[in-house]
Amino acid sequence: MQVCLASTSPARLMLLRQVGIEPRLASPGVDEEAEIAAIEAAEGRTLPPAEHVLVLARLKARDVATRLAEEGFDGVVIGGDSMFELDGVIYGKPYTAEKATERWRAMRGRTGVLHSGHSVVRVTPGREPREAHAVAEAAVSFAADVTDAEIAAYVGTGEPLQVAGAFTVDSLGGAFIERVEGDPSTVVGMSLSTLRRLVRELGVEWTSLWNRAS
Ligand SMILES: Nc1nc2c(ncn2[C@@H]2O[C@H](COP(=O)(O)OP(=O)(O)OP(=O)(O)O)[C@@H](O)[C@H]2O)c(=O)[nH]1
Repeated sequence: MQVCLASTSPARLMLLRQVGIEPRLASPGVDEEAEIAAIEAAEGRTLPPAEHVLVLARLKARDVATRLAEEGFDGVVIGGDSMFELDGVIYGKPYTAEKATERWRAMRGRTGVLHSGHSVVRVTPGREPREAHAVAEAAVSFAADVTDAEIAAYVGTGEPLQVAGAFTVDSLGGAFIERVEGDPSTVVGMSLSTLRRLVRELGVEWTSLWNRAS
């Protein structure tokens, strides 16, 4: 069974490769900020983190699934989104050194929540794409009480600028996160066990997705 990862996230690709899946890649054509702003304006409310990541994961998967359906793709499309919540405020990637530094000074020695949304769509030639019941997962991260010098050095690597939460648990940031409660792959970018459940909900055997030589 073919798999398409509707994401530009290197971490999500790494996760699938680790579990035997070499996916086709497609970049979702979704303006995340505009989509969220439109929904929040229409509904007159701020979307809570779980809804925020769900909406975006679904939009990304559906965008790519629609494109692939037109070319006769037969397989599953996986979309994801991750946001970090600290003191009830949700954050995406910092993008700048200043914001990454600010984020670490706020979260060191404290807990935060990494929310990841998951959407899987079954694309079958000649049929309408079928979406599984999209799911958001959360994992609680406990950040070490890192020093200003460690923050400066970590920000200087550029790593925290491009990841939700301004930290990784599977790379340089791993030494600064004391523990995670929940599925660690939820923090990295998507919960693999959740993906398995969604794939099975669509009547597809998870093991039929294995296509990567170990
Ligand atoms: N390697 C790693 N990446 C992380 C971690 N936490 C968050 N991320 C990444 O932070 C990014 C969050 O941004 P998103 O908007 O969800 O995804 P993206 O990278 O923009 O990619 P798209 O799916 O194309 O939108 C994702 O790429 C996550 O994989 C972590 O602990 N480790």
